[in-house]
Amino acid sequence: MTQTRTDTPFLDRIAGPADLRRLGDRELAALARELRSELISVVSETGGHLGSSLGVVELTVALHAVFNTPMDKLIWDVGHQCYPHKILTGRRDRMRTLRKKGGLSGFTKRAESAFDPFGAAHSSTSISAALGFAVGRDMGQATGDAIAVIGDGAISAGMAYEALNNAGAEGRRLFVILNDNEMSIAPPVGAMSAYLGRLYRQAPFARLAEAAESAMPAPMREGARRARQLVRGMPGAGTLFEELGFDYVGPIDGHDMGQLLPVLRAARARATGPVLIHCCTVKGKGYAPAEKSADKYHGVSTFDVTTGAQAKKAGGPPSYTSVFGKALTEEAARDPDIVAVTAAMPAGTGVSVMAERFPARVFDVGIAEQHGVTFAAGMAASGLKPFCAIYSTFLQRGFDQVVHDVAIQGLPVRFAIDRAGLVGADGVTHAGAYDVAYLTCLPGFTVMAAADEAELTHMVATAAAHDAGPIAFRYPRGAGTGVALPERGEVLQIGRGRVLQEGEDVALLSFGAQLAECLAAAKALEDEGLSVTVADARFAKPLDTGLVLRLARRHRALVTVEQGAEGGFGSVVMHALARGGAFDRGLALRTMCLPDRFIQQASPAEMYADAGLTAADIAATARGALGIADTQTVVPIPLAR
Ligand SMILES: Cc1ncc(C[n+]2csc(CCOP(=O)(O)OP(=O)(O)O)c2C)c(N)n1
Ligand SMILES: CC(=O)[C@@H](O)[C@H](O)COP(=O)(O)O
Ligand SMILES: [Mg+2]
Repeated sequence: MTQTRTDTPFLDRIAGPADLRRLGDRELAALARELRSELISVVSETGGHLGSSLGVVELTVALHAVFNTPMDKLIWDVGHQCYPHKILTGRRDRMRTLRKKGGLSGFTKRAESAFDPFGAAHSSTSISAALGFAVGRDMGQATGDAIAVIGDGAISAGMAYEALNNAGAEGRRLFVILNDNEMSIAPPVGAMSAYLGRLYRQAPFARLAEAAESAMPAPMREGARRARQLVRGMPGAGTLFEELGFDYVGPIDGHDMGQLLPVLRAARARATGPVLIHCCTVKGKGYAPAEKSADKYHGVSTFDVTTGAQAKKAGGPPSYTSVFGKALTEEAARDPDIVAVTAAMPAGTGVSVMAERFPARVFDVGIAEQHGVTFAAGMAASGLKPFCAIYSTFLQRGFDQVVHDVAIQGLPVRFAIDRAGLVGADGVTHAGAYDVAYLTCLPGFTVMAAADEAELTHMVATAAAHDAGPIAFRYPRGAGTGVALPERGEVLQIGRGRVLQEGEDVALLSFGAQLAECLAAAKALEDEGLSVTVADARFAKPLDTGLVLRLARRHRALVTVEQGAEGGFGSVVMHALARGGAFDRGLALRTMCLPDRFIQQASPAEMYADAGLTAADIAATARGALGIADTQTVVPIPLAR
């Protein structure tokens, strides 16, 4: 049942865009006001990407009013700004399930609605997808216009240039709405951002010329118009987008329905080729706290609408990210060759901590992971010690650069891989599931995983000291375990794991932060009379083969546990055991990793339960490996804190 409120009479009449298209222009403006108020109310209860959604309220209404969605394909880049779009496309009554288990995705998702023609979450994909739809239309597929809405941050990524380059050459009818709010997550960086700013500042002069022209007597006006077109047509006289084959319209005020509607209608009526409409908006528009601190309101927890105060988990252990930022800064204080690279996420990765102390040694390359990896490789080749801090999921964007520019050349780039494992509300698209699989297959790579924040501190020191080749260390999103932090990170012996407790029946060999679950499982098994070894591998590559073969020799069963997909740590162990003949002696091996399916959004604990990686699951797997009939139902085992 659609939730109706007394102050949203227009919104209450909108079951979908078809209803919206029956409204007059003034009513559409009123609808936008109601939509913004609804959005603030919803996100105050759910949390999520508030700022970017507030910035596209009018744009969303106007696009659905002018274009015939869902036949016309509206593709949101990143998709984090799609909450107004979801409210208007029949999902208003489910908005309070946003980003929750079984609820609406926080991004566009094909399976969720016909109005979501293309999934997103990783940035800069929308123009490529839109061109794909445009070619489909031109080849007779049942699809209409393609409209990509891309932000000033997302358009700075290489993939967006590739798409502009191709679309401009193809010359097909296609709409790109550049949503320019002069913000990425942090303030934008790069020459493109500066260029867009210049276009915006030149706009009044362009308007002045047009106004002067329209004030001229008719015979002169035509001449002036032709002259202006001539100048504009001169090589280099147009905008970058026009030089690439796009018609460029704008910049226009992306919050003014009086500009949006006529411009979109005219573009839709006249376009014969690719058109880029430059809309200037404000991230967080219409909600003062979000306008004032656009970076802090990019992604919000639940908040008080009146004050804007966001709910924060009081106290609790420091986040892995903050521990990394602090440890990196301390290493950088000791070694002037240490530099850091981030791809538009200085705060998210924690390199902002180092930037406060050493601003000249921290480089934000924008949303450009491919460039960021090879940029770091170049720095390493020069003799610097670069820490390339990129979330696991976003490092996927730079994988060829990791292979081709870093691994093959054996360059000592240090990869700080945050958000390893399952991340919670961002769901499938942001899971840090694959980095162990795709890094351990690369010769010469060193791959570590921190079991807790103390281990993370040691791994930062180990990476800082490691000049022999590329090295990566991974750690999960969110708060640490509360373990005491060392004064200073110790350099670990490369390829050496550690044994936390010795037993005889079964060995639990953990790689990464699921160690706490292994210890809890061991306790439960010991309460049943079993004798359990728990070890932390620390390294997936080079693997501590001696430790692995010893565990195999001394136990009836060996269980590996990791926060990653098949093909990672467990596979490395399996190869080592096979090479060492461990299976010839009848070892019972179980490798516990993410199942071969995408784990849908929920809390991280719910996601790991869905993935079968809880302490209870580990205990049950150990019993099975020992041939003990697992008569017990899988009872949750509390973690020792
Ligand atoms: C490949 C990739 N890298 C990083 C991110 C993280 N990220 C999400 S939104 C965002 C900023 C996007 O800025 P912009 O396109 O201007 O959109 P706005 O938030 O300003 O509406 C970033 C860096 C991502 N989603 N995808
Ligand atoms: C939309 C996007 O990709 C980012 O905003 C991402 O959601 C940030 O993730 P964290 O919240 O884990 O920093
Ligand atoms: Mg932006």
